[in-house]
Amino acid sequence: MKKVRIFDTTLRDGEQTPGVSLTPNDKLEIAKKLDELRVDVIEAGSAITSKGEREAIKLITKEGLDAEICSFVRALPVDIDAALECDVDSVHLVVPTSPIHMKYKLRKTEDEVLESALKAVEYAKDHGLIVELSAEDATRSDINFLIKLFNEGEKVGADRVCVCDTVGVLTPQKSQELFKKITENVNLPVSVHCHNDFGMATANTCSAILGGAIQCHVTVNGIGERAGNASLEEVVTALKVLYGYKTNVRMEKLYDVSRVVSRLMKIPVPPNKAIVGDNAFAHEAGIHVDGLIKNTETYEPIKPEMVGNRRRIILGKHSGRKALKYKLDLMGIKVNEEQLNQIYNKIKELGDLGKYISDADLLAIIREVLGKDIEEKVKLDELTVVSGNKITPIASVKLHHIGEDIFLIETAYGVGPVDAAINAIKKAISGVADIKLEEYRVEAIGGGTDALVEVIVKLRKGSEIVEVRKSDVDIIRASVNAVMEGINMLLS
Ligand SMILES: CC(=O)SCCNC(=O)CCNC(=O)[C@H](O)C(C)(C)COP(=O)(O)OP(=O)(O)OC[C@H]1O[C@@H](n2cnc3c(N)ncnc32)[C@H](O)[C@@H]1OP(=O)(O)O
Ligand SMILES: CC(=O)C(=O)O
Repeated sequence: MKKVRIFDTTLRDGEQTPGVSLTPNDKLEIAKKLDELRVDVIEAGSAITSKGEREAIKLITKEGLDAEICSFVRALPVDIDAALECDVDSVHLVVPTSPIHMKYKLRKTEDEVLESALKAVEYAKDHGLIVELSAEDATRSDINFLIKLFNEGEKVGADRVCVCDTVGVLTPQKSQELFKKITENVNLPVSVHCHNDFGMATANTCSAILGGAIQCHVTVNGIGERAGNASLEEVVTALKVLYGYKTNVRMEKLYDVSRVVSRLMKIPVPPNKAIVGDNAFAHEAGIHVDGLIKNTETYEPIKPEMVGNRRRIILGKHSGRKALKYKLDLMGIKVNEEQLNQIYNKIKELGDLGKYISDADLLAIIREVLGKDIEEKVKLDELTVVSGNKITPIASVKLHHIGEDIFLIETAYGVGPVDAAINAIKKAISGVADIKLEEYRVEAIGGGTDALVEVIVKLRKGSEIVEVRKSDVDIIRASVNAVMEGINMLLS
């Protein structure tokens, strides 16, 4: 099985996502995650960008990670010096090669571009760096010029070359043909760097590998300039499952890394994102869930655990009775045929009203049908939140642990009043159970400052996860009520 190297550019091209910038510590946290994932190269940034960027790259190179640490550089000594200052192993030395980039951006002729590129490669090699010589906008360039640049680059010591589909105009067929021609005419290992302007980045990257490339540039969650880059999780999984190639990536960590990057970059992962989206293995339609219960392969091409994701059975308008029974069994709730039908009909009614049915909603329906009252284990007795322009938001809570008949009193700070309130509840409950807040989302219903807000929280206790939605005009109340209800569900 052929092995493909993974060159991760989340911290360089990914960070070029408009509006995103990371602190040095954020970059270090992501780099460590990428190293645990076992990518082969981490492009940690462009050292020339700023003092903070150099500080970040230095933090990463000092960490002694297993991955090769690389900096983007232009074909300029000043960029290479900045990369050297950060003690990187390698440089991704980028040279625009298309007529449009050379004429308008660089205002140089082909010969001048070639000369400056080769000088830069020599300079980087003289200073002990591994050099990946990359052709920017290669897919709109003259292929003979690309081959010439790469072969001349080899003569002055370049270690690898890269073909960049900078504005994402390749198609899978063209990609395979292009990489076949390049690899037939160039001795150095060839890498591929694809953008997603037409939603083709993953397919084009895989086709480049079929054509002979041995390394691909990818970003976590496919983030990057404009429509982004080829996504790491898609490429790695497609290469393994659909094409039969190997990588060093520990695929079971993909979901976790995706969420760390999403949190630090503040870019939510779309639910329908392949491989790592929350809907990638979620099923509502009754016919699908019935099939899945009989054999998961009916509607899942791979097991969610393979990529660290999990299966979610969602109840709603499209559910069938088997899905409901499956959910009830998971919750350890026994019902007779008539009760099952009653619960089922209520789910359909809510679905027809356009409602999403969360775990908490399901529990409420079950309680209504089975005639059981809500048994609270922990009750919110008091909540005080103080916030303002000259005070760090602080909250204190008093929870009544009903079973033990004791009060749990805690105070906590937060970045805002909601954060402070939730932190105080987390602290108070920590002695009772290990409950983690996995996800917190807010959706406004209507406009204006008095709009109803809906807060969605996901809480985890061990392997059990519950989702609760609560709406209120007061975001703090909605958040706290959602968290308290989730805690009670996990404790019951
Ligand atoms: C496709 C890609 O992703 S390319 C990577 C994009 N990444 C970045 O731009 C990193 C962040 N950039 C920055 O912080 C800044 O742009 C800097 C520090 C690199 C440069 O800032 P400035 O010196 O103010 O230049 P500015 O950004 O305005 O213009 C870019 C210059 O680099 C030149 N240039 C662009 N690419 C290259 C290259 N590969 N090799 C040599 N020169 C290049 C341009 O022609 C232009 O030069 P000019 O001033 O002679 O016209
Ligand atoms: C180098 C790079 O990021 C590009 O050409 O897209």
